[in-house]
Amino acid sequence: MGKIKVTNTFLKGVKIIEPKAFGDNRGYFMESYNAEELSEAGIHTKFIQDNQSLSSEPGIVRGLHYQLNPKCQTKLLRALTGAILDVVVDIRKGSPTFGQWGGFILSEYNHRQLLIPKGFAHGFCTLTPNVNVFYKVDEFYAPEYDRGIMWNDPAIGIHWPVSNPILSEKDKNHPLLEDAEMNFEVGVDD
Ligand SMILES: Cc1cn([C@H]2C[C@H](O)[C@@H](COP(=O)(O)OP(=O)(O)O[C@H]3O[C@H](C)C(=O)[C@H](O)[C@H]3O)O2)c(=O)[nH]c1=O
Repeated sequence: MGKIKVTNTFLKGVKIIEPKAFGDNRGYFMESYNAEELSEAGIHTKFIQDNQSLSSEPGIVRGLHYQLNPKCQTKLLRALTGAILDVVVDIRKGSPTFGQWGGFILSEYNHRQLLIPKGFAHGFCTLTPNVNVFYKVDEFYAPEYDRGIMWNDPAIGIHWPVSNPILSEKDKNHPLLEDAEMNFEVGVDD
């Protein structure tokens, strides 16, 4: 009880989670995931898959990605090593913040985690070398439902820390938001 701090953001459903780190002369210990603590904070998501990616250089952008309904994913994400600018874009039809983006610095130093609800496109830019990102999802990977939006869509206007990022071939060829396939409605309890 009381081992995590949960902070709401201006994007409904997107929350910053900060577990308490117990420091001592050796370093620190923290419970990086505790379902009961999250449940007491109103987060009842049942995560079923863990993901991890290594990005070796600063200036790598992965994203903007999402899975369509019925395979859309809630994500609980953190940087095990290094630091990232984590970016989410609200693509929930009817949301008052539709098309708006939020950026959050997650790092091995601030221990911050981001809860990203269904209906958000997600991406990040590495700020250091050797970035290991770890995240839990509540729906299995479903490539046939995997979709993307261009990282540099001017209609979204994300302030990335790089103008010429390292991208996968896939991330060079996503549609703009106005042409993207989306099937999300903002939930009544979001
Ligand atoms: C996401 C995923 C990928 N893969 C395979 C598919 C490819 O052969 C390989 C790399 O996939 P991709 O290039 O999509 O990886 P990222 O660019 O890191 O994509 C992820 O990064 C952004 C930031 C996200 O939020 C998504 O979780 C996810 O789309 O891993 C799997 O086997 N399972 C999976 O769950």
